[in-house]
Amino acid sequence: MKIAIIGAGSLGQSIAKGLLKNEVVQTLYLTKRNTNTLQSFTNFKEVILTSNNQEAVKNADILIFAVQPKHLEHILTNIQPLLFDRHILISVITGFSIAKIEAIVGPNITIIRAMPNTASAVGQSMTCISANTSGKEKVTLAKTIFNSLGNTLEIPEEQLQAATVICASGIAFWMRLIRATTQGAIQLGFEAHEAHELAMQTCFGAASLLKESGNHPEVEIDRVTTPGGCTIEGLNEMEHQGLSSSLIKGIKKSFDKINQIKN
Ligand SMILES: NC(=O)C1=CN([C@@H]2O[C@H](COP(=O)(O)OP(=O)(O)OC[C@H]3O[C@@H](n4cnc5c(N)ncnc54)[C@H](OP(=O)(O)O)[C@@H]3O)[C@@H](O)[C@H]2O)C=CC1
Ligand SMILES: O=C(O)[C@@H]1CCC=N1
Repeated sequence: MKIAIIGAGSLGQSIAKGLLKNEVVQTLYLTKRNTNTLQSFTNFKEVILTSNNQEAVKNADILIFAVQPKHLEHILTNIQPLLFDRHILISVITGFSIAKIEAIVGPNITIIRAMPNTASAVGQSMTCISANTSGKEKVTLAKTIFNSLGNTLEIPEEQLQAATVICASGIAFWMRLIRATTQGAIQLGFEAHEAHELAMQTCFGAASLLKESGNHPEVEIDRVTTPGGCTIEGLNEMEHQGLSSSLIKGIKKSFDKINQIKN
């Protein structure tokens, strides 16, 4: 596969790391205006760094756009004359609809919107995918790419905003929960590095239990809460303080914000 990541910033670099780790890519163009920040990628023989988006488009078949929304229109207009049937456009950009991309590049180009997260770098992304009419048959290829970076789910485009909150912003939400647990552990007497390890591995264990068993979280909670014990004492206090409620409210706020961005 010849892939170009147009706008190799935070998310673009995470995707690049995952692709390189899995050796799924033959040629990988990484573009940004200042390529100095991409020097760590020069060790990979597959990688070509450039500030020239047109060069990347000419030499790649799969184009992953990972710039900020405000930059996309200009970039698409600039590369539009170089687009052909062989190209597959994948946008990971928030709030830039397939219709808007089609209006710039035309309806005959395959356009896929994907919403991965930064765990792409370690092959653990949850990526939601939607395609335009021309893209329906190529969606399998997009899934193959993103399955190499974690799991995928094809969803209607209308649900992509919600998926962004749960899966992309979700990485930050889970990080904060892990950090709060770490702070609690330090208060209980652990060294910071020990507290971090305890919080992280316990979080990983909880997610792994659900993945492997297919159980509802409450089934696993029932297994831990000894009657009259310390777990239910702590859990009930967390709920009195609004743990579930504050998470749900935060998710809703994030969703309201993303919907203010014009699609
Ligand atoms: N970060 C995340 O976890 C997620 C982000 N997203 C979406 O992905 C997109 C990118 O986000 P993120 O990676 O955080 O943003 P960043 O700002 O980190 O990355 C965007 C990159 O685009 C580059 N860029 C700007 N203009 C051009 C240009 N003309 N040609 C080539 N490259 C250019 C910038 O580098 P330079 O200035 O050197 O050109 C920058 O590094 C956003 O739309 C965001 O909503 C979606 C899901 C998760
Ligand atoms: O915070 C944001 O707006 C972007 C979209 C999801 C992750 N980063």
